[in-house]
Amino acid sequence: MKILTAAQTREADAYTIREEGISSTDLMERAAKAFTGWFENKFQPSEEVHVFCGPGNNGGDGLAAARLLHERKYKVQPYIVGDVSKASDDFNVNLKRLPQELQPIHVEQPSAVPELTDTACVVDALFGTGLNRPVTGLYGEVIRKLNSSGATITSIDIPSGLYSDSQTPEEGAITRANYTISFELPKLAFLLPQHENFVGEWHVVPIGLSQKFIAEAKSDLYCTKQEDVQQFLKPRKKFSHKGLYGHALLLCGGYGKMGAAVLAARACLRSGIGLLTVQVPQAGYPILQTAVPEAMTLTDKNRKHLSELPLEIDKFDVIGIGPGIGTERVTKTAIGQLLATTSHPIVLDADAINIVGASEKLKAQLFKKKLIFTPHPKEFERLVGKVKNDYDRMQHLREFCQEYGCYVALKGSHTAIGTPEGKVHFNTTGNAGLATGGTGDALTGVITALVGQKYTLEEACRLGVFVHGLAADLALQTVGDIAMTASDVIDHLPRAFLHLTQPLP
Ligand SMILES: NC(=O)C1=CN([C@@H]2O[C@H](COP(=O)(O)OP(=O)(O)OC[C@H]3O[C@@H](n4cnc5c(N)ncnc54)[C@H](OP(=O)(O)O)[C@@H]3O)[C@@H](O)[C@H]2O)[C@@H](O)CC1
Ligand SMILES: Nc1ncnc2c1ncn2[C@@H]1O[C@H](COP(=O)(O)OP(=O)(O)O)[C@@H](O)[C@H]1O
Ligand SMILES: [K+]
Repeated sequence: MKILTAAQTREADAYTIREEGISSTDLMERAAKAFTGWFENKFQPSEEVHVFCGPGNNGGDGLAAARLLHERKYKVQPYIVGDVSKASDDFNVNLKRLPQELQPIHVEQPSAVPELTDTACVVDALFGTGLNRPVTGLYGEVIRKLNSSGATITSIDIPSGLYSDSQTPEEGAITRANYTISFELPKLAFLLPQHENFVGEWHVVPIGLSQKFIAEAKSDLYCTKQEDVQQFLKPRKKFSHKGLYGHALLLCGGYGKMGAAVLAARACLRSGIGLLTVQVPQAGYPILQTAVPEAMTLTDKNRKHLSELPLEIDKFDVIGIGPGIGTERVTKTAIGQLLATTSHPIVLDADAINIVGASEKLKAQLFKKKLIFTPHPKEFERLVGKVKNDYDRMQHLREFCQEYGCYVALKGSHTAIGTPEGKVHFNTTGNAGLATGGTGDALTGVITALVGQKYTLEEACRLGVFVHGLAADLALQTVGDIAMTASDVIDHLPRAFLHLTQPLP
């Protein structure tokens, strides 16, 4: 699924209107219906609903929604904020459509906003994608009053004041929505952690925008949905054998962190790899052989740390390296040898990233390799330097992938996968139960397994991150997010793959 800019969204609206021969008021009515459809499922008609409308089409949506909710017996009070002498045409059409008994309150001073109790519902229709400067003055005051009211706020299309595809200037007020209901496609702003407290829980409702326009629109930003990964999921063949599903090598674990190797290995085996060899420091041998009997185990000559590569490194189809390895000098040397010798794809995680990030010499060896990095935000900064905000982080992600021709799965709530072409794919599965030690090690195992099975590096990243998050979403149903462990996530990988291959009702 593509992510469009605010400007492209306006073009999509205009294109749909032309192509379907409908009026812009008709499209607004569709948007308002889609919004109220969601609202009715969430809130009871007994709720008091206060709808705050700005001067543009977002305000028009608010007025239409106020009318539709009134028809469905909600107790609705519309408010028109500020000077609307230059309001949009569709705003004015919907103002006229308000029934007699639904008279709006004109807010010309912040004091005209009533004291709202915790039980009140606010619909925020002040500004949408037409926002063109930070919100200050009366509108800013109204937003601050709503934010501090304790009422449950639902924003139409986007929280008012939030820029949808660039950094919002500090002086601008932004609605802190509990829910955001957006039209047709998600907005980039929703996917960035810095906006969590403004966007709240977000949903996208369809309004029938032209699929042709969306398909042809130029964008480097995507959201990965289930149907996207199902398109490239490879079925298991009846007459196949383990040799066809790849032989992976995991270089993981260190003294006190052998669990990282166990988790990566278990996740790798649960993601379809044909054969798995794990090389661990000597101290890890009995642990691996006991905890993961399906994996073959090699030992390093070093008791505690990774210090050497297996002799026949070229027999492996893919190498996953990093979880639990530490940053000893001997380990750094081994990583240098790995980058210098193998032409096979490598998945680098955790301390493998920290080691590469700290060495310009190793960075110089990254070019023209088949590499996937899976950093969390701190590890990413060790690769690219300090970042200013989420937009800056995304820019660095694109530049790093383009410069080195590599893939980076930048982990987070919506893990962002950067590609050498400068594209970014945001993931849509997963939950805060994943915020616990070891889940990243499991992801390394999953992605390594998929590369071993000849998925392209892009497919392996997108499918791997998606299925890892899906496993966590399925685990949520049985263990919840507080108690979830990395092992729970791995234990739910089978159901997650089943869910993709044989969609459950
Ligand atoms: N197009 C369609 O058919 C459909 C559109 N839809 C809906 O329309 C929304 C987009 O509507 P929109 O383009 O009218 O812009 P909107 O966000 O209401 O704001 C523009 C107004 O705000 C003003 N203004 C801007 N910034 C300001 C500031 N900081 N402080 C103060 N004023 C500011 C600006 O005034 P000006 O810049 O001229 O002073 C102008 O009056 C979209 O999000 C969706 O909800 C759906 O119904 C589907 C069909
Ligand atoms: N709040 C969250 N919502 C969804 N996914 C999350 C959240 N927090 C962490 N994750 C996911 O959990 C994993 C954590 O990886 P990482 O930080 O490397 O952990 P570790 O090194 O302990 O294994 C990543 O896949 C990340 O995307
Ligand atoms: K809004």
